[in-house]
Amino acid sequence: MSFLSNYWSRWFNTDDEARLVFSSIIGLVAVAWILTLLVKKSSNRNPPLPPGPRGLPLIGNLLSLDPELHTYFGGLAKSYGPIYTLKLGGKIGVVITSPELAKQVLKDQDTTFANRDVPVVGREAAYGGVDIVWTPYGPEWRMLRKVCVREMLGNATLDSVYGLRRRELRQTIGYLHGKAGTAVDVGEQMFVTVLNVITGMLWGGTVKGEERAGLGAEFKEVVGEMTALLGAPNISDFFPALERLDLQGIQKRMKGLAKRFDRIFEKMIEQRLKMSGDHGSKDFLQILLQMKETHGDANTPFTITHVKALLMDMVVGGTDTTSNAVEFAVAEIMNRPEIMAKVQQELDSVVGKDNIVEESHINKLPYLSLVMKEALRLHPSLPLLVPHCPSATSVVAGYTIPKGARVFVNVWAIHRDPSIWENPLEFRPERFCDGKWDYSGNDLNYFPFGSGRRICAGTAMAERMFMYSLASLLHSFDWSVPAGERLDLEEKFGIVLKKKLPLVAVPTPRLSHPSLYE
Ligand code: HEM
Repeated sequence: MSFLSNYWSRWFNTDDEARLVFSSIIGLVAVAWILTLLVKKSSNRNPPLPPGPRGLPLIGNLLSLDPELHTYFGGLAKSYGPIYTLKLGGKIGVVITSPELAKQVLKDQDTTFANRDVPVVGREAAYGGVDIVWTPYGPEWRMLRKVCVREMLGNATLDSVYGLRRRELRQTIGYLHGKAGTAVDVGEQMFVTVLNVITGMLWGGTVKGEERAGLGAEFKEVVGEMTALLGAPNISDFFPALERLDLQGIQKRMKGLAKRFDRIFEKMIEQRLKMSGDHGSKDFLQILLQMKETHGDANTPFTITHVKALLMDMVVGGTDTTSNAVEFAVAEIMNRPEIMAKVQQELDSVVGKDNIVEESHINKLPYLSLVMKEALRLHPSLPLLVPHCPSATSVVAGYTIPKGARVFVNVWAIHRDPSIWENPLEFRPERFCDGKWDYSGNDLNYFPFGSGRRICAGTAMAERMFMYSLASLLHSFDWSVPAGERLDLEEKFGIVLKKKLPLVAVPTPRLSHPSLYE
């Protein structure tokens, strides 16, 4: 037993917390065991639940969960097949690990499964869960998604704010030029670039100079912690009766993080409300505030809470996802000098060494786009997507998936399935040469942005930022590992996947003139 409580303690801050939870659970086990015997129903009318590992009464499989959920789930699929059940306390978890079954869930039965089982921390982070990510499928979700795509994430708006992306990326390149020959944290620089672009679109905010690195590091830490908490198993989700106790302290930590962002949002909203009259082109916050005044769609009210929740979605959903993906890509390319050479050759022939990369070059860089696809295959930013949840009891592959189950689609494992991908662990952009796979989510062998109604709302923006950033980084500099260090490619699980160790690398300018870095 002490082994189990030690094992479990990995999810807690202290051993005392772990012991308290562990003994409460053991106490409840006895009660549950008796109840299970009493309430055992003859439920032969429905098909069975998917198979799965045997668990303990009441707590089910909770004790055996590994923090690296994506690899752990991938391993279980080898024993239990492409659909299996995990008993997570009072909740049923179902893990899907094949393109055929992912299609059944995300396409064929999309309207049923396009819902979320909102975790306690999701509610805490997003003002009760009234944002795009956590709102159930329905008119409110449609309205929120429509306004974001129309006013911020669609191609027309993205075209109109290219100047913003350009300014931020040029600033990053200039900053890196100033650091030439010294080690820099690539992920942190990418994070602050994406953050500045997003906050620039939201309310015109931007940070410059040395403050960039400092603020970037702080925001990165907050967003990183938020996404880690969103991915961590929380007792309160599995035993709602225990939610009040917040045994792991996860809810309290998320509340603190969300508060930090809320203060910034409040300040920005206050400033915008003070601005009167028309100041030319509007930023996203102004559009949202105006929408609030006109009460949104005819039947769906749009409140200040929605405004803040959407700001949170854009900041949390857009930053880490994009910057971690670029960081993985740079690391993989550094690990394969022949790929680096090919990318730089393409850039030199399309852009030239006497010129700087513009976003308009992106469509002329076919090899770089294969690199992006391959990076998102090997390290999909959301390895288990955002878990889905059926709004009604459904049948998938002849098994029952009860209403309210938490459905994990393991896109990470599908992207590494050797029956689909030759040498799946090898970083080989050429595998995408035949143009068979794109980001539309139509082919469930490859869907880094998800598929169906809940597909990523920011795909167009992510694609532009990823390609433009990667092209600029590799065109402007050669990259090397600092002396005495080794390149690490390991992953760390969170709802957003990240590098286990940050990529620290040394940039060496490679363009013809210092003015190209200004
Ligand atoms: C490389 C970058 C990115 C990747 C790989 C990515 C991937 C994903 C995935 C897999 C989902 C979940 C789909 C599902 O639940 O089935 C998602 C949802 C979402 N993403 Fe992204 N994303 C990226 C960047 C962005 C950006 C830049 C934004 C916005 C600024 C964004 C906004 C959202 C939103 C709002 C959702 C929730 C959609 C919904 O529930 O309806 N993402 N993303």
